[in-house]
Amino acid sequence: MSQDLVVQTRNLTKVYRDFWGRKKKIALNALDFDIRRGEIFGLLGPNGSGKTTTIKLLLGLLFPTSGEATVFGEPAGDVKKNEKIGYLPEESYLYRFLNAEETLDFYGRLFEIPPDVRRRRAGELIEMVGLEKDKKRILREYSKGMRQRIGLAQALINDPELVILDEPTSGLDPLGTRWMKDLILDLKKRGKTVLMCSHRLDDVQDVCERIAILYNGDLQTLGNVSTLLEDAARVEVRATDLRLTDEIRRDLEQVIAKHGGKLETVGHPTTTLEDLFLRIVEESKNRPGRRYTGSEGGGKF
Ligand SMILES: Nc1ncnc2c1ncn2[C@@H]1O[C@H](COP(=O)(O)OP(=O)(O)OP(=O)(O)O)[C@@H](O)[C@H]1O
Repeated sequence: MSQDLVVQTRNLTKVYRDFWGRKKKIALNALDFDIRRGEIFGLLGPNGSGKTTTIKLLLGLLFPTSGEATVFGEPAGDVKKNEKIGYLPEESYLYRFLNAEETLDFYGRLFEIPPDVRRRRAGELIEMVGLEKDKKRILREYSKGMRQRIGLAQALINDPELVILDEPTSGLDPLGTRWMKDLILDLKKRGKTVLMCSHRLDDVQDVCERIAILYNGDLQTLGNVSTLLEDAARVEVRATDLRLTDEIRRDLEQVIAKHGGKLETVGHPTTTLEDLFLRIVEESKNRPGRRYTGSEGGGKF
């Protein structure tokens, strides 16, 4: 196996059986995909398509019915390799009566990290996930967003090479979502490999380089996000330092027609609702008393 492949599955198949051993559900059907070192990979699919089953197989929490999965070149069933994996599950399983520091210390002990390294890492992670102020509060008092932050810190306590994130932005507000996405991109910059599952497709589009889409246990699509999303039948030109006039519109129409095309739209590009929201919140923070005063849709910010 190539050093550059962190995850590799071949014909990976999982059939769940009922109590009597009768075939109940083919959750994964001959799945083939690779995750390369240092990339952010998105595993997508509707509910029940086999994403969690795939993650559990990679973590060695389930065994395949047939086919194989390797992680760092080791069989996925070998749980020793999990020392190099960080996992943020969709449902929080953290102890509600521990505070943030105690939580990280607990997971650090599970990985047998020496006390001084454990303490230092816990401190760094608490700061990184923005829980410095709340580190002495028990998790029962945490909001969903705060639980997601400490969950991520927990997933990173062993300084993993592969980070598996199940619905990392679920329950987060737009600020928390942006923060989580920046952090995922930062993990990549630090050389980590990330596998994330999410139903929030805009988030996946923002951070993932390659994706796989599952449907009912079958792989439907696999590839580079920008290539998959490219609309090769259309051409987009963006210009700056220009005021759009009827003359420019006519000229563009002529040039495009000369080359056999047809002008579809010309106009000013829109930003995303996420960018607008974040800008408004930032301005509101910096300018106490700021209120909207313009007419609807016409207000400039
Ligand atoms: N222990 C089990 N016994 C029987 N069937 C199961 C079991 N676990 C999962 N399944 C079934 O296997 C299929 C795939 O489930 P899985 O949890 O992997 O989907 P998923 O893509 O993670 O869904 P979601 O987006 O809802 O988390 C589903 O039809 C599910 O009902």
